Amino acid sequence: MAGKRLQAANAKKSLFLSAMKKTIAVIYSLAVISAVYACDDDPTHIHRRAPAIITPPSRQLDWGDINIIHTTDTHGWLLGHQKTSSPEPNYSGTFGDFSSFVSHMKDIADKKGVDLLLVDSGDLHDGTGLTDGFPPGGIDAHDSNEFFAKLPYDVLTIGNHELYVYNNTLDIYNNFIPKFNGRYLSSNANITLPGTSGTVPIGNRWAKFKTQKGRNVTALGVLFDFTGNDKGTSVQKVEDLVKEPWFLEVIKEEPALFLLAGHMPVQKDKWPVVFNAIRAVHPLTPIVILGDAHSNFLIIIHSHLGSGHSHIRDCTQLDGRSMSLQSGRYMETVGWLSAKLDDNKANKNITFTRRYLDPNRVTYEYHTNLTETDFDTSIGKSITTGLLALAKKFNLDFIYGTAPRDYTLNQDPYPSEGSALTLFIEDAVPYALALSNPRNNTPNFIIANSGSQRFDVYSGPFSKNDLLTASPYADPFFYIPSVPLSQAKQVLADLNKPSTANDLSDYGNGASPVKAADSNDTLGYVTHDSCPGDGDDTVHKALAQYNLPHYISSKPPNVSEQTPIDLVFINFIEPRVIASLNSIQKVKVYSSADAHQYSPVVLNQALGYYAIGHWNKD
Ligand SMILES: Nc1ccn([C@@H]2O[C@H](COP(=O)(O)O)[C@@H](O)[C@H]2O)c(=O)n1
Repeated sequence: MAGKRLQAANAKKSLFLSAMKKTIAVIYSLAVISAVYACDDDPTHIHRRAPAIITPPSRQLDWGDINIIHTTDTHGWLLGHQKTSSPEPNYSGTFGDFSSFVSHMKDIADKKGVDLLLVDSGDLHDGTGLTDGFPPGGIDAHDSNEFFAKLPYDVLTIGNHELYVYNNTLDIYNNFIPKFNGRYLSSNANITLPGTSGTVPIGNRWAKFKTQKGRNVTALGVLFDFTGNDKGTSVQKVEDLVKEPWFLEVIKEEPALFLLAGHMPVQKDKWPVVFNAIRAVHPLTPIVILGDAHSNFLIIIHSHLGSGHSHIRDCTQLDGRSMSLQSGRYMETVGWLSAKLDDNKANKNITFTRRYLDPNRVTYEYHTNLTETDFDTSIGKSITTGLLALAKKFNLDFIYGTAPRDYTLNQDPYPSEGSALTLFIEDAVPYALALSNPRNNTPNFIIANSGSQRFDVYSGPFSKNDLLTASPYADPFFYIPSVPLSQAKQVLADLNKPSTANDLSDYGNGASPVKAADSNDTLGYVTHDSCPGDGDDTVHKALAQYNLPHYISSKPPNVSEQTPIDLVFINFIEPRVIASLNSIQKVKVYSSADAHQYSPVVLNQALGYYAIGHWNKD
């Protein structure tokens, strides 16, 4: 009966929504809204809007014997950040521009007679229209990964976002990893292939290779103790990985450098476990660790799992012959690390340097000593035009409405008018879930994990790409009926309870200190890490950063505390909601059988429906 009601509601709703979409399509045609775009009549011709003010780097890079360019958590930002609000232009380089940069840097390395490696630490999925805007039946990041694979990566490793959905993992196993000739590493992540029962490594467990200059490198690719992976994939705990006979065998031989790429923050996680295992055998061999940042929000989820806060750009040294670098996220940072090697005979510090580059053409041209006329390589240009063609194919310029102001995740407090989380949970979700919903007569209280929202919404045309950038996950909403309002509110409070000693970055602390800087500086990253000297390549004034709650909610309905309401939540957090409900009351033991689908509208549609309904007014 309930199923039939939902079907009828779905039919009504899809008629309503398709009528709305048609209206919008008339109001806006495929508008050109990006700072980089291709001609309609010549898709190979790249246009760029008048450049925003971009501050150049403060100084040249320090080169060593072995140098590394590092990317991580790219999450589909392959066309760079194309909005004009500060600090977005800092990150406006496309992956095509990055490819030209890497190619020129390799030439410079050749001329200097040194090595230059290119390494990625994972999380290619989930994050923009290029990854998530695929048509029905497509696979997340399948098309954008084709462009990623055009860069000469020496080592890559897997991130947790490659493991949320089995079909995505299978796609990278079949179509992406084979392009890297054994250099895509997953030392502790496995897949069960269709029609089989055992598990196999998703990529290679390790790689041993010789650099251009003949140095032996032993590389591993380690994922943190991730437990949110889909069925058909598995992640071995880091403590168990280092006891594996294959691991002990691989690290026996001494290379010139151990290169540990991994999807794990460089501070307060399990890197010391891997580091110590290697140090026990090789007390003096240089070890470079290239970790990942995660979004601010995974800190939140990790903190439930006993892991701690992570900076976005970060660096630490586990000893004087090692450096650990974490190169940001969303193509907002390109990491640089250099090391002057010695003969490994004495326990002297190695000279390491690290730098966090703002990925834009000004930075790239500065460090390659080139200009607008000679910077682009043909492969770089073809990557940019290919990405623009993909954006067109996915209709990413489709406009849902015009956002009246900027809404940010971290630069405005939550809740507030400028908070992207407030916009999402107090306005967009209640509006979108109420569209032709048979449960509309029952009051509801909606809970979401703040990590479900991943980026700011900027004022102006709100496109399909902007929607998927802010909110990429296609998670459904479920509900448990007849929960007294007081209990629903307690669930939220319980979910937001700090659960470990590490969990200190909680909501309620207000804005974290903003470093006073020269008022002429442009906004951007101002990094305080644990490595010597200044890491930021370009000097900026820091953006405000507010801490966020782990979980957020709609405004409570105006009913008495005992009124039974629908407790609505994103399906992704169902186990936590049910566990919490069971911990705060003892009248009933709830299970997932009590949770039902609330609406056919899914997470990554809510802001779109809201924009259609509210941001199209004159
Ligand atoms: N279907 C999903 C998958 C993940 N999330 C949340 O995304 C965050 C991932 O953080 P990273 O640092 O790894 O980028 C995390 O907060 C997950 O809970 C989700 O909401 N829905």
